[in-house]
Amino acid sequence: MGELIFQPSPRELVPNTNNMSSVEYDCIVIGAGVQGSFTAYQLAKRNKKTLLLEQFVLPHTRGSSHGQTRIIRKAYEQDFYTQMMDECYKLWSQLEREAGVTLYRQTGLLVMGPEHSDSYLLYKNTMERNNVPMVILTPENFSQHIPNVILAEGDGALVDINAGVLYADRALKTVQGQFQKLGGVIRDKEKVTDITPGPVVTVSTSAGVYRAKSLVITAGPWANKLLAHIGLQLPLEVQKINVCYWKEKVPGTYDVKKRFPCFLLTEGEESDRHIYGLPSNEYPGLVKICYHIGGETDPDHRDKQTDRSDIGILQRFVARCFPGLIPEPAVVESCMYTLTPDSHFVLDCHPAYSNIVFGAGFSGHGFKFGPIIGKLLCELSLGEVPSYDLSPFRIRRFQGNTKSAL
Ligand SMILES: Cc1cc2nc3c(=O)[nH]c(=O)nc-3n(C[C@H](O)[C@H](O)[C@H](O)COP(=O)(O)OP(=O)(O)OC[C@H]3O[C@@H](n4cnc5c(N)ncnc54)[C@H](O)[C@@H]3O)c2cc1C
Ligand SMILES: O=C(O)[C@@H]1CCCC=N1
Repeated sequence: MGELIFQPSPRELVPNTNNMSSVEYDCIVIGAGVQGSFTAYQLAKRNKKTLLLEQFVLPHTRGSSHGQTRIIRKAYEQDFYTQMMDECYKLWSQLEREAGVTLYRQTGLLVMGPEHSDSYLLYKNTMERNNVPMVILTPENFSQHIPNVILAEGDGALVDINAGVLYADRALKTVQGQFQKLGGVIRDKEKVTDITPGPVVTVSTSAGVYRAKSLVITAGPWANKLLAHIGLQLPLEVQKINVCYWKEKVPGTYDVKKRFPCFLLTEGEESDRHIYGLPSNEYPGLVKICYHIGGETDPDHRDKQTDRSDIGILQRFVARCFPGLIPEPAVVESCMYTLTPDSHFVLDCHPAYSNIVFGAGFSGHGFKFGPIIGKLLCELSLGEVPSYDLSPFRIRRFQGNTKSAL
């Protein structure tokens, strides 16, 4: 597949005007997950008349942003993520102050991986280069700092000191509330069914028709279903993730209150390396430990995907490295990832309609970036130069596997 091509069909230029709202918005945002909610909030902060549309009744558990906790960290393999997190931490605490709520709890993040492997060294070097506060643990002092975890033979370990837990559900409620306080309008239980591009974009939903100068699409796992209306298809794969919680043999052993850290294993060839976890928090006595790869799914039929092949891998890991946990998941919940081929986000404008922008493919690590994604999508939708270099996130990197239909 070569260049992006866009040829509007005549049907698209004739919006259905039944139930047309007389209000013209500055911007419509589709999808009230973390990315759409922060984008709407940023737009409202800039005094833009903004409408946030959501297909489900809020709050809901059918996308990617639900659940009580997410990891926040600066530890990354790539400089550009580590550097974006600088401002992102500031924006999270600004939101906490504005709304008078706590959204972040510092626990640290333990990074473990074969000491001389490419991935482990990338984390270590990126953190050193960017002066991220960290502590390197040796096999000798590891258990003194991190009791009740077994460091695998040959593994290195470091701690990203300022990493921690974000309270996800609370964050979503907070940012949506602040958006409304700024005069923003949220319409939930309104599924977008059609989009008509133009200098004024027309958006049809299950309940009405709305118009705006610009449109932002942040539809999570449904991104390609929405983008199909404007002739774009991205190389995205939606996966269902089994969110597993494991019971402590002695309650409190791995508790957030004791500052037990979040952790992740760096990547490697072995299948049992795609594992990460958070301290016990939302369900007292239960630690969240998940596998970073799931079975492919259609977001409208998530629960038909029943692959549990990851559970065996997790059980072996828990039995080997977390002696204080019962190696049988006590609770299994569901969430979805939307993956790009390189696991980097998509932040871009439509190649033919510069007033339609989209954020997609957050590849299972986008929550912590919500405030900065919101700022960047807001800037793109206003036609401004974005605050960060977006080249790692542009769709032109997919040329060769970006389908353009219509
Ligand atoms: C198990 C799990 C663990 C994770 N852990 C971390 C972590 O520790 N740290 C981290 O930073 N990130 C983490 N992530 C990733 C992070 O949660 C996601 O990247 C982020 O939530 C994606 O948000 P989103 O707004 O793009 O998508 P969503 O939250 O899915 O939002 C999209 C919204 O669009 C709506 N929508 C779709 N189609 C339509 C339509 N036609 N009309 C109206 N509305 C529509 C959907 O209903 C949905 O509400 C994790 C994800 C999962 C699943
Ligand atoms: O984004 C994160 O921090 C987590 C942990 C690693 C895998 C995915 N999400």
